[in-house]
Amino acid sequence: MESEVGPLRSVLLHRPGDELKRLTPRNNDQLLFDSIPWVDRAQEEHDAFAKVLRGRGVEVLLLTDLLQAALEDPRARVAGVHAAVDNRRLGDDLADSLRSYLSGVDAAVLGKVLMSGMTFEELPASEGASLVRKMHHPHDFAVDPLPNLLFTRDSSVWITDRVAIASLAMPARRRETALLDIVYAYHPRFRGAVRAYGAHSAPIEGGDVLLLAPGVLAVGVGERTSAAGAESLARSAFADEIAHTVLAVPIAQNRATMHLDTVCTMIGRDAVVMYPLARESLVAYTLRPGEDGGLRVDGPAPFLDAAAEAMGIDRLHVIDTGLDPVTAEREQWDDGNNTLAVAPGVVVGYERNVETNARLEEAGIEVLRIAGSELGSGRGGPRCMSCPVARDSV
Ligand SMILES: NC(=O)NCCC[C@H](N)C(=O)O
Repeated sequence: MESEVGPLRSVLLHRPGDELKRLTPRNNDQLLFDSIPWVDRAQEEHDAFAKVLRGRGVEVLLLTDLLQAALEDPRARVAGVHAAVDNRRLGDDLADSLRSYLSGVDAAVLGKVLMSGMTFEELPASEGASLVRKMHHPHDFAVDPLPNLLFTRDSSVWITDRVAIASLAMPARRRETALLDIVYAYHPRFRGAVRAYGAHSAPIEGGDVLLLAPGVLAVGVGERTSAAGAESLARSAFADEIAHTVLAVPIAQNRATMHLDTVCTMIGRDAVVMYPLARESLVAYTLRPGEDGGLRVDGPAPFLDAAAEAMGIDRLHVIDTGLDPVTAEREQWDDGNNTLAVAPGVVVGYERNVETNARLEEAGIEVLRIAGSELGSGRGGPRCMSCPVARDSV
């Protein structure tokens, strides 16, 4: 895969499940949700999203199915148990007994524990007194749930024919990458998939990575991806010869702009939809391979200029959402800029972003609208909820 907009062939989604039922008003901030989703409705909205994609000929792969199939491999099972059990939280005794319980359950149960977590009251009964068990509230998590699995964009990224497992910044999301690692290592479909980047390197999240053109990446640097992450992704992409230019783009360090794809996504080969304030202010540092295996860093320059130059085009067109500042801010918060292209000029967007969608259509873009009242409670739109695995060239 070398673009954001080539006809989408295959995509990885996660249909939200019981992990969302773990969210309460006491833990939702820490688990990175802004409210408590109505789970059945979120599933209906997600099914509709998947249906729109299938309707456009896209193969939809669901993370739960892939993980369960991968966990049939005994080596994956060992990795799964390892990923679920944290000695630092449980103490050695309880950790040992949970490990031996999970080693005996089937792939479906292990997959469920890995995604939805486990409370202390759900732990298998065991004889002997554990101070840890006694001192925890029954509803505390012995294994944390992963409600943000829904946002498959962030945990892994395909660049050409390589897959990079991200290095997630927020504690609530870090364990997601262990699940992706198991899928890519042990699911027969991905046997032989070559890796890019290293999962334990500096923070990189997929929502910050845009494939602007073949060989050209833009990487947001802000609340999630660090400058060190952008630099080491560039180094590794140059070494693997999957990119020749990386633009490091500083973005404001706050929740509304947690990833670059919250303010800018590609909708055509040379066009983006962009939050008006970002249009004026975004800049980029240009990274290219330097002498003796080093990096050359130029800039900063205005993002749109640096991008056009790196992409070898005259101009990167911006769909000027033309909104008044308050509407623009509301629709940016509701992921109006977070569209998923299924082909050049055809994008999936949340229906609620009425003004942004209208402007996209005025510019000749087809907008496939989906409902997101519940899905959006985790602050992510169609791009965040999808990890393209294969696209045709544009
Ligand atoms: N690419 C994206 O912008 N992903 C959205 C992630 C939302 C999730 N609740 C998070 O805070 O990480």
